[in-house]
Amino acid sequence: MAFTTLPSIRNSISCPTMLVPDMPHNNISLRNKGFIYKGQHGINLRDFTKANVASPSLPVIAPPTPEERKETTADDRHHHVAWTSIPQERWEGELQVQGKIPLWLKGTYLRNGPGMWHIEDYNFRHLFDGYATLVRLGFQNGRLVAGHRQIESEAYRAAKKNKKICYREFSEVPKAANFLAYVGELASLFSGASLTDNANTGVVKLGDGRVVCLTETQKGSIVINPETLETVGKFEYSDSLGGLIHSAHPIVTDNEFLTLLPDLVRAGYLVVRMEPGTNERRVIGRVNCRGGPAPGWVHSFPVTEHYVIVPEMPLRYCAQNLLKAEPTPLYKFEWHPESKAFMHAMCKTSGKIVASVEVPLFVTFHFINAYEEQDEDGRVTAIIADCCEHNSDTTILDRLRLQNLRSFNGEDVLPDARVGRFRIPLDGSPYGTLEAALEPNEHGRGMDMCSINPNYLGKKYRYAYACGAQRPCNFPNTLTKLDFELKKAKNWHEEGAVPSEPFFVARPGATEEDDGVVISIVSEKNGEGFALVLDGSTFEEIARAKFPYGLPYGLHGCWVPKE
Ligand SMILES: CC(=O)/C=C/C=C(C)/C=C/C1=C(C)CCCC1(C)C
Ligand SMILES: CC(/C=C/C=O)=C\C=C\C=O
Ligand SMILES: [Fe+2]
Repeated sequence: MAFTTLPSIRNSISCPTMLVPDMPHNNISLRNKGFIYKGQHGINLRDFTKANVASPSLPVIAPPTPEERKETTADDRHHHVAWTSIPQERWEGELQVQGKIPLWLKGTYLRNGPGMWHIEDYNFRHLFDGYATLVRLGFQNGRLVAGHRQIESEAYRAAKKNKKICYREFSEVPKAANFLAYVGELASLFSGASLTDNANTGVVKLGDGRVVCLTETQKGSIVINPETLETVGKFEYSDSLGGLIHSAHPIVTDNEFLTLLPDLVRAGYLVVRMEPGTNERRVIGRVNCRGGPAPGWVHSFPVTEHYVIVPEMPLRYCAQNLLKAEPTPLYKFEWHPESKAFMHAMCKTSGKIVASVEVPLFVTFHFINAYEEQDEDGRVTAIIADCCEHNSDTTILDRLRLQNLRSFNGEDVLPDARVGRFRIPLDGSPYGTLEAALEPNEHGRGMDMCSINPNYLGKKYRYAYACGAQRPCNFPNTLTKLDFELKKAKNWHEEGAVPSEPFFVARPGATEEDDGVVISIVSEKNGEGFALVLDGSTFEEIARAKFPYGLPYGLHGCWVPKE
């Protein structure tokens, strides 16, 4: 297995494209190394750390003091904690549990997300720009040890060292010192050298046990240690497929890693597969775009048991926007309704395209699941693919600007979204359909950040978990359990709270689809926060555990079971 260890934090890090003075390392927040912290609930963490944490020598680091929280950045003071930068690099300790965590829940929930949105006095613009913050909830014997840690990407280390952004983030572009530097930067954009490796979107456990944090850039694939949250090194793809970007959400099972590599030169996508224990992606097949001028954004895609579904969304990558120093209204993308929207289905084994249909225009970040629809004789007649669909309106990207997230004044400004259900016929008809899978008012017309029981991946399923809305709001603020059979949703909500993606963990040995728990991390209005465990079936709270400090919002998670 090939990982490259990242150079030590003490090594010199400079911006890739600009000449900058070599400033001393800005070690702002690693405090109290080796200090044994007595938690606010009076638990002696020394005993717990020795007994339960895989790396017994790991120091327990004190949570931020109220003063430190205030000091995050001058601008952050009155923001909801969900949109406030994490004030220190790491923390770990035991949380006091209210309620009962099932004894079968043994393992680690990891959540990744952009948790630091400033460097020095400079505040980032967009939710997706933040440097990656990993959060860990370790469950064992009904107890819960938690922690968070910054991912030591090159982009993060360079920014800290040089006290400015040094790589191209989602919306932020490093400021070129002069014209020559600007020309150099354009050159480095084509080589990928100036693109970020800030792995802030998700985290996956590969079939071979390696845990990898991911984002939209291929170089932003970073191996971490799920116990200590330490950055182990870059995940280097050993093939020669090239390309700079990929889907932020590969489909990962014990047997494979499937992903899409958009081709910005000859508009299309490579569908690739990587075996556990290797770093080599092999091409299954290629889909040529039917619209243009560039491939549609593929933040995620779904699979069925036999097919990989390649969405071709009219929100397309835009080479010109990549070159711009200032963000455009749709960032690195452009909305091309005239280019139409398509769904393609490729056979996982042969790479043959079995369907390529035009569908109504759509906007989605996240596919929920897909499955093959059969007739009475068991013949596959169509593919059903579900996604969190933003009513083919791109406004949601702008709503996720930090200024918008931080300025909620009671106005109901979250654009409507629904569960969009595609039907892709396999009989050669040229059109597919897209309809709401249930009445969107069931979940307050907010819909994103979804999970399912992973045992139902690619199969006919009944339940999904997602964030919905209790209006008025400016961001999804509920957890919702969707029942596609009854076309009903059950919602969890607490006033002013921002819960992150509800993540389903199945009970080992379960036979019912919703037999398990749903984990989320909630950022509260008063600046505090807690880990929440709901029963997957009743969707009632079974446990919560307060963090000693509120956490910023996070995106996607994964489960690392303890054998
Ligand atoms: C956090 C999240 O969901 C999305 C993050 C997206 C990123 C970091 C996108 C980065 C990109 C560039 C820096 C240039 C190339 C295009 C693109 C992949 C959008
Ligand atoms: C948080 C989000 C959308 C919320 C919309 O209501 C999208 C996140 C995308 C990246 O993972
Ligand atoms: Fe995502």
